[in-house]
Order: sequence, then structure tokens, then C-alpha cells
Amino acid sequence: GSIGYSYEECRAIADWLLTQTAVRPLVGIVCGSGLGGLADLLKDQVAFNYRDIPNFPQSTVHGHAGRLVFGTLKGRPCVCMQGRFHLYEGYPIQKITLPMRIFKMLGVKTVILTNAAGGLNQDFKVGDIMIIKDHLNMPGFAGNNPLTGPNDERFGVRFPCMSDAYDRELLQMAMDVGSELGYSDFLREGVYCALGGPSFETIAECRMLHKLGVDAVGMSTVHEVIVARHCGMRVFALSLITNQAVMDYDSEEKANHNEVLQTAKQRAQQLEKLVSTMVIRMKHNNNYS
Ligand SMILES: Nc1nc2ncn(CCNC(CO)CO)c2c(=O)[nH]1
Repeated sequence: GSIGYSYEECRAIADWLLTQTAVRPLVGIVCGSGLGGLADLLKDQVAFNYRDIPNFPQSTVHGHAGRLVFGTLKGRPCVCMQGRFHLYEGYPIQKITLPMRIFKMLGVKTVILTNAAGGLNQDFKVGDIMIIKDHLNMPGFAGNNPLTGPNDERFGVRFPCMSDAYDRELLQMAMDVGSELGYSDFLREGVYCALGGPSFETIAECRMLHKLGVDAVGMSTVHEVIVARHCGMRVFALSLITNQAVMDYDSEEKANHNEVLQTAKQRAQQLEKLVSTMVIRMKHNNNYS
């Protein structure tokens, strides 16, 4: 059939999951590199390895477990992706974003996306948490957009608006919760840019992105945001700044994945606290508690 998954194929995966667990999640969480600990916060877990979910893609990256974890966070029903998919794994972009459509069909209202990213903003330090207020979809500039191909109106409109992609209320909530938790000196907000990867950026690319107003650079998230907004879910996203992108030709710094995972481990606890506090504070009309 056409590229990607049809409405019926998505429906079949969601229906299979709905028969396997009684959890009806209102919040969907995507865990970035080394941030899979978020799923461990869930109580009464029902977990599925991606390979056991019919027709689901497989995770291939170290630091991405490859499990879909259902459960509750202080009583709030959630579903969490422990491990996400990336362009650099060679997946067609529609496969990378399939979980967003599954989340929608499971009844998810709000998606929380986390990722590890390189800091371009010179005020950022390794270990900072950047709330994403907007993004540059660099792969989209080259025509690699998850909505390319026939549009199924049952998901959303042909030409969706992206000027309101990142929910401003949730962005403000994150800043408020962050300051309440005493995280203000490492809590930032900014613009995230996705590149295809797997190679890290050149110095010239970092300098270009910095000139373009990008605060953090990574290899994920924007594709999921586009699909989540297309089908009407609210979106909140954050980046853990795991290294300072190399901006000078005389710098000895070399971006590497181990440094990414190491930083994630150090900051994971505060990041999990921030996200879980937000989930508790979110109001969902059919679950006003
Ligand atoms: N400079 C830089 N630092 C980063 N830290 C994490 N990521 C996101 C990419 N993460 C990959 C490799 O760690 C795994 O998905 C990046 C990146 O793309 N660039």
C-alpha cells in the first residue's frame, strides 16, 4: 500500500494493545536517550517489548530499551515509550511517528516528549533542561516530512498549522513547576532543531544553526511533534543538554554517545521529578482530579 501505515493498520495495533491492558492512558511519554527511567515511575505497570507488538518497529539504539509501558503516575493513567525511533536507524519517517497515532487511538490527550540534545546556546551548560518552545524541522526542509503522502482526514487535515505546536500553557506550567522544585538555575527554554544524523554536526553546521537562532540540536522529536499535532494531541517537549556542541575550530571537544548517556544518568532524577509533577498537575476534562 502507500508509504507508512494506514488508518486500519494503526487501528489494528491500538486495538491489540487495548485488549492486552485495562489502562486507558491520557498522557503519552516518549523517553529519549538514557531517559528510560521515566517509565519506571509508573505504578501497576503492564509492559510490552516492541517486538511483541504486532507490526511495531524495533529500537536499535543503545540507551533505548524498546518497551511500551502502561501504568499510572499518582493515579493518572499513562503510556510510556522506553526507546523511540530515529531517521538514522533507517526507518521511513512514517514508521518513526507511528507510536503517536497509536497514542491517539489509545485515547491519549497530551504527549510529553523528551530527548538528549547538544547545546548551541552559549549560556547553556551540560545538564541543563531546555523546555522546547519551538523547532526547526531540518529534514522537512528537504522534503522528509512524516505527513508526506496521501492524507487520511480521520487523523487530521492536509495542511496542519504548526505555529502553535508547543502548548504554551504546558510550557508555562513547566517553568512554574521547575522553579517550585528549585530547578531554576538549570531550567531553560529554547528552539530545538532536528538533523537526520547519525553523524554529529560539523563546526560549520553548529555555527550555522546557532546563527539561525537554534538553542539545541538533536536527531529526533520534531517528526513526532508534527504527527501528534496533526491528530490533535497537546504537546510538551524538553531536551536534556548532554553536551556543548563544538563551535570553535581550535576546540578539543568531540561529541560522543557515551557522554550523552552519562549526562542523562546524572540529571535523570530531576527530569523525572519535573515530568511526573507536571503529569499530576495536568487537568484532563474527562479525568478532572
Ligand atoms: N552535538 C550534539 N549533541 C547531542 N547530544 C544528544 N544528541 C542527540 C542525538 N543523540 C544520538 C547520539 O547520542 C542518539 O539518539 C546530540 C546531537 O545530535 N548533537
